[in-house]
Amino acid sequence: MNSKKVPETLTIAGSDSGGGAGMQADIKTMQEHHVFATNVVVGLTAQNTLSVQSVLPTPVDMINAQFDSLYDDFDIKAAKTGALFDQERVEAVVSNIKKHNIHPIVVDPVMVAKGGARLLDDSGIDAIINKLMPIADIVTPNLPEAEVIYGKKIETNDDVIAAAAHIQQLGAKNVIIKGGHQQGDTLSDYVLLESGVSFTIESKKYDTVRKHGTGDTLSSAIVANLAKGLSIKDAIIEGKRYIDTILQSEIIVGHGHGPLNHWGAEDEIG
Ligand SMILES: Nc1ncnc2c1ncn2[C@@H]1O[C@H](COP(=O)(O)OP(=O)(O)O)[C@@H](O)[C@H]1O
Ligand SMILES: Cc1ncc(COP(=O)(O)O)c(N)n1
Repeated sequence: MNSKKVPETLTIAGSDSGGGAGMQADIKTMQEHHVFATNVVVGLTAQNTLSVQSVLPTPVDMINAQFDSLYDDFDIKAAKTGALFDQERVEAVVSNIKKHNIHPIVVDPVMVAKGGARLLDDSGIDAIINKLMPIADIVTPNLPEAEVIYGKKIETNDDVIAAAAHIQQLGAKNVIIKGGHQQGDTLSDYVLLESGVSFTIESKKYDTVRKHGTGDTLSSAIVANLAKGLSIKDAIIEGKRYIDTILQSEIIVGHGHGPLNHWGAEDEIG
């Protein structure tokens, strides 16, 4: 018998029936990083690589029951949030984070799916800004999400820096503004750490439609790295490296915004 303890992690997110984004991307990413993934399903989507056809938020009692069940048993080292749908569910998640003292918590403020469907309504956006940001250890908006939170257009590098500072002032300790929506041949993720140190992670921009779930995958790679004991800075750098590696070996799945190849870094992950 060969038994070993592995770090336990948690994704608090929506389910993507198409398997490419949401908590399915999270669980695949965590599994590939050799940590154990548990999950709180905050809502269901009927979704494929072409679009989201239907959304069903989970009743709050059932969200609470999932948290209670997990924290009665598991020793969760790091967690993340993904699609939270509306104010009621954001508030339920916030109260469970406080009740179970869940840290570190990575907040991916998912608002709109790549296909265009909304996964968070306006009251949910306010609740994320006012209630979830202040307790986040890391927050990972993409550029459109950062604009909504910042309340202004982000057009220049200076705008990115100012937006990250604004988001940190809302209470999020560490901020990553992801550059996947930038134009051009290269892109950069901007990172502002709690210490005030900032840096950018530059990469080639891969020209592909198979990038469904990139944001979910980055935040769950960071969670896995934190659970394995990496510092926040190294967890972010290694998380981005995972995305970069797997974007270079595509799998052909579906007819639209295809999923990532979560197996694509198996040679690199210890
Ligand atoms: N075409 C691409 N080439 C290289 N990296 C990418 C590409 N698209 C996204 N990424 C990376 O994937 C991560 C998620 O970014 P982004 O796509 O902006 O988030 P989201 O999925 O939330 O919209 C970031 O680390 C970003 O740099
Ligand atoms: C349930 C769920 N959560 C998150 C996303 C965002 O992923 P993407 O921006 O790649 O569509 C999604 N499409 N569905």
